[in-house]
Amino acid sequence: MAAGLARLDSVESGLCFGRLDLADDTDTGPSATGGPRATERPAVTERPAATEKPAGTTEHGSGRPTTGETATESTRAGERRYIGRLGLRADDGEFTPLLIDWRAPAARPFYVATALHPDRVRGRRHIRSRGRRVTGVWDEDFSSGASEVNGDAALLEALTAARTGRMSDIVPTIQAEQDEVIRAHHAGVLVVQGGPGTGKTAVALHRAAYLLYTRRERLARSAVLVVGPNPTFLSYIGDVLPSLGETGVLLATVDQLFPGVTARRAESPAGALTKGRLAMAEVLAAAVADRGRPPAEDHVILVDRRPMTVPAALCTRIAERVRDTGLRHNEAAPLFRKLLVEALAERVAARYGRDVFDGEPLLTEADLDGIRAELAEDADVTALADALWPTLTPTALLAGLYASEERLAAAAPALSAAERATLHRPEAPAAWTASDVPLLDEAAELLGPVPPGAPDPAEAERAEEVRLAREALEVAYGSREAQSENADEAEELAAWDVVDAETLAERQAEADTRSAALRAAADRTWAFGHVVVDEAQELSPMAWRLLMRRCPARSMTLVGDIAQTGDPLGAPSWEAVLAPHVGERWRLAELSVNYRLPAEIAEVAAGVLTRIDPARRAPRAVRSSGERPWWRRAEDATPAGLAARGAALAAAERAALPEGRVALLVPRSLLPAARRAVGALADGGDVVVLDPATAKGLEFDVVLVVDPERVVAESPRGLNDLYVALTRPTHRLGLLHPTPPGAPPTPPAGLTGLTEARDGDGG
Ligand SMILES: Nc1ncnc2c1ncn2[C@@H]1O[C@H](COP(=O)(O)OP(=O)(O)OP(=O)(O)O)[C@@H](O)[C@H]1O
Repeated sequence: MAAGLARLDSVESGLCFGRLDLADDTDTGPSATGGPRATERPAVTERPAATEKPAGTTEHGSGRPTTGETATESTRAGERRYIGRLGLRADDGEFTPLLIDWRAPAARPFYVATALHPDRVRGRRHIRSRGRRVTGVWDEDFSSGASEVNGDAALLEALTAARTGRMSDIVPTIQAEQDEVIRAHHAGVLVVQGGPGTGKTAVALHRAAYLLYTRRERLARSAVLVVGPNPTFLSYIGDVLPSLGETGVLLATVDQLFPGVTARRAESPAGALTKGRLAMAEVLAAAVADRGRPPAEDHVILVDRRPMTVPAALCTRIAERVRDTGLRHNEAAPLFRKLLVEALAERVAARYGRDVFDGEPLLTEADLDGIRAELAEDADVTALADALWPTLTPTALLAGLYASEERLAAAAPALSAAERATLHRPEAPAAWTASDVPLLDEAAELLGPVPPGAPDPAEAERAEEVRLAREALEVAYGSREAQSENADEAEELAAWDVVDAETLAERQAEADTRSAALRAAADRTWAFGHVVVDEAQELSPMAWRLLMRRCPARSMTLVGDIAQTGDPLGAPSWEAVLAPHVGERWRLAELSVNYRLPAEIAEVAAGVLTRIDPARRAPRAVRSSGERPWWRRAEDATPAGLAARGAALAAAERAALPEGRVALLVPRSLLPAARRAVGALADGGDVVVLDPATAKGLEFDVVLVVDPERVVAESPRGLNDLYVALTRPTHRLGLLHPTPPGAPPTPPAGLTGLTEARDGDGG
């Protein structure tokens, strides 16, 4: 239903965007055999629709385009194909193709034909439409030379259009190197490395749409997962796949991938650093093993109303036998209970003693069976078995570990005391952080599911969660800053965590009529048919372990840029990230053209890239704006002073650009001041204020970076953060640089290619 609606909606956004004129197979003319000299510029003619005519498209299912042409009509010169967002056939009895889906092999020449390799293409037409009206037409005549870049004018128009804050699809202007990645046959892990603005995100999403088209049946059942770095980014890219008619995709951040848990608590940088390390896998394995190690004390229970001592050594022996089976902790719980019951039954039998004449036990095997059955039902015995080998949920395990210094010391001897301190939370957590989620997932894997018939720890935990949520509310009240940046939020969150668990339980009990993507969202053990990871360079080793579990078939597209890695635990190289999971069985594709930045801004960014890694080559920009990026002095270097100045400049840019988006990117420490300053502007509502790390993956028409030197100084990978900040604008870049009064006009350290703007200048 949703998929059908999305397909119909796509009719309104450029349904038909291209036409191909193909030579006959037998044609041996110049365009079929290799065409003109590659150095010749294309014969691109732009025909903005001064007299707009209805698009050469059709209402869905109504039959023919209004031009009366069909998608593959034969012309005198050869064949003519119309390319669009989806495939349409006429209801003429012969299902004549009207429009060819951009993903079909027959559409491919539209994206890859060049002057050197025109294949059979004689001419290519780019059609722009709004609603059902044609608003622009560009023709490329391959018989007189073709462009290096597909559809120069159409592309340029797309690249220079004002940004809306939502990414749009690029299906009318996909470039050849991008098309190659989108249609790559590789079934395993494909890494797409490329500098900022090379279209990695766009390519990854179009690849997802392509795979859904070519492997529709399998992927409709197993669903596709697209992982992004944060909710802002997910909402930025959220329109792209629906605009391509695809809805069977789950968009999520890593911390949304553990059903029933919502990461709402802020994590300290030190905590994130400890929790993301691979060492945590061992810590958790040790923590699980620790819960299968009975305490060194005897227990006394009542059997037949008589006390019976259960020695610690007996419990330890049973636990060792259970561990030796290699079963996962929860799966082993029934065995522990069975062996305990057997051992206790022998002790009961011993009470009756042996026959004084022949020394044989007084009880028969049948008597013993009866005793075992009774003991298995006995509340004391059950409670003892549960206490010695408790079935555990991942949240219970992690909460128990964090809460106890002794348990942390036992499970994490390799961590330093300071690292263990970042894990320790004396109060049981009522809200989890993003870094906890991969640990919960690891714990779930180690513990295994709770076996049927075992006491449901979730029941007990739910009651416990309610209690903890109440406690957390009280704690939140007492120590507001300790909880999160927003204490009010923390209060609600504790309550919401409880609601989430209940909602999830209800949802799982429902008859399952949901789409695969929705069912996948509620199932930790779901195996996705394909996983796309954007900004993949940022993920910690523990996050990678979670993602790899979601895709046992390792059919993945990972896109990112090592030079933009900002997270201290992020990827130093793709080899380092992938070796533990797929060895050398992955492929690298590189994108080399920068579609976002004008050449003038790209030059400034390239200078920073050289400082990050002299061996890296910046992607080549395809256009120039004729405008130099600028810097301005800020004489008041206090946070409030810088923020106010930045906000005022942003407001001026905003006024000069009624359509389009302006962003103020500030060092993290200046975020509160900058938000206040922009909030105080009369019309500052749509100026976006972000720190560089959160701006990763986004883009704006105008970007103002406040205090670039502080951006660099504030984090271990500060240069990478600055590189990210400088590579967000599509049109203009300005920098605000604290400079004492009277100081010489020196631009921010290490930056070249900037011009100084002074008050009164336009810039
Ligand atoms: N072939 C194309 N046609 C039109 N626009 C394109 C094309 N390729 C990329 N773009 C545009 O260029 C911009 C940058 O693309 P995208 O965000 O995918 O780059 P990226 O490589 O993911 O960048 P970053 O590393 O900064 O996240 C987007 O606005 C995108 O729509």
